[in-house]
Amino acid sequence: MASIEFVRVTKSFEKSVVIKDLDLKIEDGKFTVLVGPSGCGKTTLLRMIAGLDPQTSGSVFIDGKDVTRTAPGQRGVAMVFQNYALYPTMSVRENIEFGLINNKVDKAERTKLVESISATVGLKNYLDRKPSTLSGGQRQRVALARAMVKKPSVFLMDEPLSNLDAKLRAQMRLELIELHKKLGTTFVYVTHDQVEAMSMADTIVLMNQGLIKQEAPPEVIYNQPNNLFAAQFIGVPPMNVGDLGVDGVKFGFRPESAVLSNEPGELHYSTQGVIATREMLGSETLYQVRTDRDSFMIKCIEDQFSVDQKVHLGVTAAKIYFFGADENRIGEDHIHFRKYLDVLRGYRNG
Ligand SMILES: Nc1ncnc2c1ncn2[C@@H]1O[C@H](COP(=O)(O)OP(=O)(O)OP(=O)(O)O)[C@@H](O)[C@H]1O
Repeated sequence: MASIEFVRVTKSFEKSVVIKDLDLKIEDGKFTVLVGPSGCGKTTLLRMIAGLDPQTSGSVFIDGKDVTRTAPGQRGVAMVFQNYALYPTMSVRENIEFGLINNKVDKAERTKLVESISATVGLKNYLDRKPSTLSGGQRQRVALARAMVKKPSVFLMDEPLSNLDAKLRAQMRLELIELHKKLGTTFVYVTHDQVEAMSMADTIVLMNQGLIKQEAPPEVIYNQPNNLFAAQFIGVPPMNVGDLGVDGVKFGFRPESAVLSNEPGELHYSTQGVIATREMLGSETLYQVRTDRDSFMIKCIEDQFSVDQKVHLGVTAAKIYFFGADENRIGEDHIHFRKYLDVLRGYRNG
């Protein structure tokens, strides 16, 4: 197990600065997920930990040791890639064993390790097969086993589930959570998929354009987003946002926080609109409601409205967020918070 720390790390490729002055501490033994849109610098961070692409300036520490001059193979980290990077001509056993042979581990010890690790990831019956005869999920497990066999103190995973179909991805998410619990090793996992981040992370590091926008457990990012970017990146559909019309402030509420009804309600923010679209998803229905000024996505348990129907929409004060002109969230202790709530109460159309 090991902690990881970035201290004032900058990474440039030729003239373009991809990561600038980044400070980040990744806790020992935790499942940390780096999440953010394509190109925000997640893989770059991971490769700096692995030593595959060193930082331009600043320091990276693994377990308190500055690893700037430590070769990738000496860092105690193992990386699992999106494309699995398996050797196609080797059997599953040979793929898993490969690193051990390189490290001159004797045959008896190798056999013991391969047997125990393949049992952990459910590959015991596939050891003599070639990767091409395995399903995507099984190949992913071989890649994991190959990383595990090195007994690293840190696992680095770069979008390891992105080649799997939705059902298998959901299953592998659970398997990774279990695996992390079993191994107790530091996991650093890169994804652009906020569902993966929410479901697996102890801590989410949310990035955009080379900067950390928020670093917190999933429930904290969801319930107390620090800024508009966090509010709209985490959550499906994203938080609804509208202009308050004062001080450049925006108000927001989650799709499941609004109540739709046929009659006007008494909730703090009340407006009316028309159902523009309806998506019946089984256990819930998503409605797009168009008001005079905005278009909101609303998630309902009951499927009781149809397209073109007029509806009243209400949100209680406790479920409303405000964001300043700088896009940072305005907390309840802010001097103008009550004023903004009052403005929103008067902001009814019809
Ligand atoms: N070897 C390279 N040379 C030049 N630019 C690079 C190189 N590697 C990455 N970049 C640039 O650095 C930025 C961050 O890339 P990175 O791969 O870290 O993003 P990411 O968040 O992992 O994206 P994705 O989710 O698409 O994999 C991008 O703008 C990318 O074009």
